[in-house]
Amino acid sequence: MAITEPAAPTTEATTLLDFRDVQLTYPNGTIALSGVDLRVDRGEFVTVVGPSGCGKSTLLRIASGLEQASHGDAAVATDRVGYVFQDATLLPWRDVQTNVELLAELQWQTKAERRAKAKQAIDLVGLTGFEKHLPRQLSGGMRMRTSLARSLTLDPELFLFDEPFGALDEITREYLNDELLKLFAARRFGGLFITHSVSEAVYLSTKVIVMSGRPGRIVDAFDVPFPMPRDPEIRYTAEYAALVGEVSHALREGHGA
Ligand SMILES: Nc1ncnc2c1ncn2[C@@H]1O[C@H](COP(=O)(O)OP(=O)(O)OP(=O)(O)O)[C@@H](O)[C@H]1O
Repeated sequence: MAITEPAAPTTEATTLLDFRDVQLTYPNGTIALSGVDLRVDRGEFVTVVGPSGCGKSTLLRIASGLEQASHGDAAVATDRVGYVFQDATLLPWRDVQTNVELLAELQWQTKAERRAKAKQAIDLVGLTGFEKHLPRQLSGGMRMRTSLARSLTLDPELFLFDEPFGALDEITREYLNDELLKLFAARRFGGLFITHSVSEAVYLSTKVIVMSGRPGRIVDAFDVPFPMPRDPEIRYTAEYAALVGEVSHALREGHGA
């Protein structure tokens, strides 16, 4: 008699990433991270801020499997991991449609399957009508949306963002922050986001983590109390400004730690 396992229930509380006492020492002896405890559940959007070189990208590299922790336990409970970098990393000779299909193609998804996924992702990021445009015909914000759409075709449960909007102007960045929050509301992935902007961190996140200078340690964590979906007007409130101030203060304190 065949025994079929019931499908694991997917609840909001599913832990997607669980780092315990993680340390990473690069082969040249640089200790990039030390004693990092970090957890991301489904439906959580966790942002990490910290001084330059404190190991933020290293955290994401471990989460995506590009690096292995030298010490501690770095558990990732899904193989559907999306990764968006600061650079959109599009192939210049491919148009929006075929750039978005690339990851699905590398996963050997059928043509019909990847077409359908790409169409849905392009629609979600608001690029319908631009499918035949080449990267050089797009603005920086549109290139980044193409990159986002490409990761969305993998249906990520855990979405890693390495300063994706750092190179964009303020208005485009704010616009894409709102687009990303819409995606988060639609897909309810677990997000781990790196940024140098404290106000972006507070606006996007359910939790903000502050890291010290190298070797990176977590020195503070702030729950963001503002409800999702987030009202863009929140940016102009005293409560928002106060939390941005608190996080900035912790960042300055941690800098010297
Ligand atoms: N492959 C590597 N070999 C040796 N050292 C490395 C390697 N990659 C990164 N480092 C060092 O590890 C430290 C952490 O790097 P990482 O890129 O994770 O920092 P970061 O916080 O993301 O920096 P930034 O904010 O400037 O992007 C830095 O001092 C960096 O020089």
